[in-house]
Amino acid sequence: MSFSNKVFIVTGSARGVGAGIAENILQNGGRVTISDVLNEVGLATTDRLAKLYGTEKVTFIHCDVTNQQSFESLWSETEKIFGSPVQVLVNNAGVFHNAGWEKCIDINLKGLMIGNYLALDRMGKTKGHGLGGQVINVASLAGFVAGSDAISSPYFASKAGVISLTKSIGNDLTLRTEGVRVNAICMGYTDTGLFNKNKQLNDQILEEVGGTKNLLPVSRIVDAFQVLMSNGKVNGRSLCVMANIPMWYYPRHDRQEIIFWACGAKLFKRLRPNAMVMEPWHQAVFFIGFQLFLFIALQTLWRIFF
Ligand SMILES: NC(=O)C1=CN([C@@H]2O[C@H](COP(=O)(O)OP(=O)(O)OC[C@H]3O[C@@H](n4cnc5c(N)ncnc54)[C@H](O)[C@@H]3O)[C@@H](O)[C@H]2O)C=CC1
Ligand SMILES: CCCCC/C=C\C=C\C(=O)C/C=C\C/C=C\CCCC(=O)O
Repeated sequence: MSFSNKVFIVTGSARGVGAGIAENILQNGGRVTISDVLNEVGLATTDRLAKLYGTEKVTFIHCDVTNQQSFESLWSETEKIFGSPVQVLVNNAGVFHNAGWEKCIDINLKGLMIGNYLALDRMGKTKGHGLGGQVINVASLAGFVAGSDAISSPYFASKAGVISLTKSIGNDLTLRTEGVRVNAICMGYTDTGLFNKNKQLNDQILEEVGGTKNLLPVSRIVDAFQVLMSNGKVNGRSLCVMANIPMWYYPRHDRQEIIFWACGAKLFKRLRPNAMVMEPWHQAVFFIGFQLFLFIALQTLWRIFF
């Protein structure tokens, strides 16, 4: 996909996934601001990319995503340097729980919210340049599953928050009124510094929780970024990326799931009118019963019509 001089901001892009996405933007003719709290690493990455793709295409700006002012000046500086409005924000900056739970929530969730609201303000039709644009939030499969212990729970919770935020901000009304689409990338374990910092420990944990041994290469996350950039319709979606299988979109309307379980509870009320709660094993019976019902109904229809 050609980005023909489009201006992008990628947060936390001094290294890892963010640096991979920034390079892909340049390879496709876009312009990008690399931003991070790591000045030295950020400048080194920017130098390397500037030599390959041109100094006018890439710049580095220090930004701590947890700081509103810092984010605002990242945006304004980017537009000043490139002389064009920003059209895509990739909220990629993140830390694992070993940074401390408050920092983890601050960077992964609060920082990302600052980015999302700023993007609506600056790119939207109501207050911003009005051209609209895209926000891509880097979440994780961790946002859908349970963590393995209390210590890692802030990381899992922060990513669940990102997925929820993406679903809610990326709605039809925002798209109509602001012209901004918001989607998320949810990948499994990926081969970057964040993962490899405690590789021995992480491999051991992965062994225990039975996680995949196949780390995703950064190039797969870059592919996911390309998929979201080239699909002009998706909004409020989470694109899931796992090793060795095609990417897939997590269903957008979780409401259907609530309706399904509420129907189960209604049926349960008929069987046990005085029960206060439908226990998980009741739910399991309902689920299996529902599958059996579907199977028999389909078989009967098949016999009638064929
Ligand atoms: N590596 C993995 O297994 C997975 C990573 N992710 C997510 O992908 C994103 C990128 O992670 P990686 O590239 O793996 O890690 P990384 O550690 O290589 O890159 C993260 C970058 O964010 C920067 N950063 C941290 N705090 C910041 C702040 N306050 N303001 C601005 N930048 C800040 C770091 O300096 C670093 O350069 C993160 O959001 C992470 O949660 C999601 C799933 C799996
Ligand atoms: C177990 C600790 C490893 C530390 C790795 C560092 C960063 C990891 C970041 C993540 O976001 C983890 C991503 C996904 C976890 C959730 C489910 C994975 C299920 C699929 C699989 O087995 O790969």
